[in-house]
Amino acid sequence: MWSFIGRSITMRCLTLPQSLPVSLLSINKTHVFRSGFSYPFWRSTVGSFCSTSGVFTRMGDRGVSALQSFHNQDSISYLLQREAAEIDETLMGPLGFSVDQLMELAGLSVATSIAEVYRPSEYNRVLAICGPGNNGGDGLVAARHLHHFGYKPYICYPKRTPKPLYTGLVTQLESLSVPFLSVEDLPLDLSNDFDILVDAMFGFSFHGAPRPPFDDLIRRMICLHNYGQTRQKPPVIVSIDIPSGWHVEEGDIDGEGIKPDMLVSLTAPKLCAKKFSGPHHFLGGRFVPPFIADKFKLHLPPYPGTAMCVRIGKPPQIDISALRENYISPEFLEEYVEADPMDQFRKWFDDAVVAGLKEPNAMALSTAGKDGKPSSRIVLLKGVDKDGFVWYTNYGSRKAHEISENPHASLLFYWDGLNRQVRIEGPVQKVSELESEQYFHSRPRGSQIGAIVSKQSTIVPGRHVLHQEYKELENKFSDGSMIPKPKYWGGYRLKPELFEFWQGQQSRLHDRLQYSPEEINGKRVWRIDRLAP
Ligand SMILES: NC(=O)C1=CN([C@@H]2O[C@H](COP(=O)(O)OP(=O)(O)OC[C@H]3O[C@@H](n4cnc5c(N)ncnc54)[C@H](OP(=O)(O)O)[C@@H]3O)[C@@H](O)[C@H]2O)[C@H](O)CC1
Ligand SMILES: Cc1cc2nc3c(=O)[nH]c(=O)nc-3n(C[C@H](O)[C@H](O)[C@H](O)COP(=O)(O)O)c2cc1C
Ligand SMILES: Cc1ncc(COP(=O)(O)O)c(C=O)c1O
Ligand SMILES: [K+]
Repeated sequence: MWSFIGRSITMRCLTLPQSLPVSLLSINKTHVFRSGFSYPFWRSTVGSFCSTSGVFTRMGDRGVSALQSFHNQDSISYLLQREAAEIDETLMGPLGFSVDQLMELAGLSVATSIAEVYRPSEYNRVLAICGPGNNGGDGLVAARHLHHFGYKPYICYPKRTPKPLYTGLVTQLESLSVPFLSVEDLPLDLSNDFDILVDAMFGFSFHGAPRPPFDDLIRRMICLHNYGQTRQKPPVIVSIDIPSGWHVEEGDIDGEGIKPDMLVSLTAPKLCAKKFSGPHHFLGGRFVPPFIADKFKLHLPPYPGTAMCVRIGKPPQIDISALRENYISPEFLEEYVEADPMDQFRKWFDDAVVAGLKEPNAMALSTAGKDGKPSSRIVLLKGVDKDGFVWYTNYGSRKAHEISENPHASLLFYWDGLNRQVRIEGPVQKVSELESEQYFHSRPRGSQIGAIVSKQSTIVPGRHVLHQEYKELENKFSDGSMIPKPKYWGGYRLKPELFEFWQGQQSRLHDRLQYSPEEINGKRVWRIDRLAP
């Protein structure tokens, strides 16, 4: 028996800055949102949103409550120029950080933010225009990471600082054969040669009017806004911390400054970021210790999972009709598949586990009662063996009613990061009471009580009713005694009669291999057919 019984599925919890208000601290369950290039919306990972390769698109976890809260820009802290400088001094003074460290983390945040939105297959050529201060240093670091992420960076670094930190960053880039271009080398019109312009000219220490050669470089960026729809799409502009030329607090005062497509604020957004109206506002600099958060009363979104950046601000407007992926996968051929579809399923399931997909055992279960009208929902696969696929649920639920009227169902797995789908169809039976009992008691006690409380699919007058009953049962069983499985809760097993394994391929010419049973010389075997995509 190949089973998930006894395996614990860890629920990830958000780590929240101490200064978050109570309303945010009440988050106790995270949901995952998928964020990809195609969903550049806080599923970003909160769904992240996207991965860089097109083959593996993974998002992190994001809290739904946090998500709602941080879509409202007013709930985020914005820093004055003086505060930003003071935070830097505190980090690099009493808190023991070095500028090298902070710059490395800042530059990495910028590179990962870019990779979440602009994939290297489409936006490959990156020009980082670096200024004389730390903002320029962030640009150099970001360019190095982007090189390793598969982009082709170029650097324009006209006013170099002779300090070892900066000369070291230049040497590192040179060792990667990243080209350095002088201002004179750069085309006057930046629209044809680059896909991304990283604006790393000035950060929070900018003051006055830009001096040469940055005044001219900023003008060249501004010119790009006039391309509109008339020519091929201009490069996108990604500003680090401050759109260069903007007043750190007032923003784009005369409205004639650069209009970045992406702003990556570091540590916390500066006041000018309130005026940022581009589609992608990210926060980076995942190093703020509680001391700083408390002292400066910072209210910042939690970073999802292990991400170095998090999307803030309003979600970008997206054209749903234009959302699509071009699947690039290894060929899926008859010659190499398992003769037994159960073995093939296990192989693909293991791949999904190894790829780190979240809840690879989540499957859509479709049923239809005697009226023939289908209904679908997600359930978790809890075991699979030669007899079939097992899940647990409430025997009074809608799905249970439909199964009682028509004991046939279909299961569907979609393993996004692998461009794979598996369809399974067949008759359904309840598992034995003993099997249900065993599984029920392997669940966390909270879920056991939850199963008793929930008369699944019936109408409830309000969530307080469920919580009240939950509390009462929690008290009743607080002595650790066994929580009896209710009669109305248990498992089902689908015995597969048809399988289809789908592997996404380019130009929608996917591989589809269907397994159906047939008899050869009185022996039941699985026949494999290729279906048109
Ligand atoms: N805590 C963090 O998140 C960290 C952020 N980092 C990044 O550092 C910058 C701030 O860096 P800083 O070196 O203090 O300042 P700038 O990069 O903004 O630039 C200062 C240099 O720019 C010159 N400057 C200023 N105004 C002008 C102008 N109008 N024209 C031309 N040049 C100008 C200035 O020269 P001055 O002679 O005028 O003083 C400096 O040479 C922050 O925004 C983040 O991006 C750190 O990397 C890590 C910690
Ligand atoms: C990821 C995920 C896993 C779920 N797993 C189960 C499950 O294993 N069993 C279950 O009864 N409901 C599960 N649900 C809830 C179902 O989708 C559904 O809301 C519930 O079973 C009621 O469906 P019904 O009214 O069609 O019977 C899950 C939902 C999600 C999103
Ligand atoms: C209503 C319901 N029942 C059962 C399950 C499966 O839970 P477990 O993994 O604890 O069996 C889920 C999972 O989301 C669920 O939402
Ligand atoms: K900048």
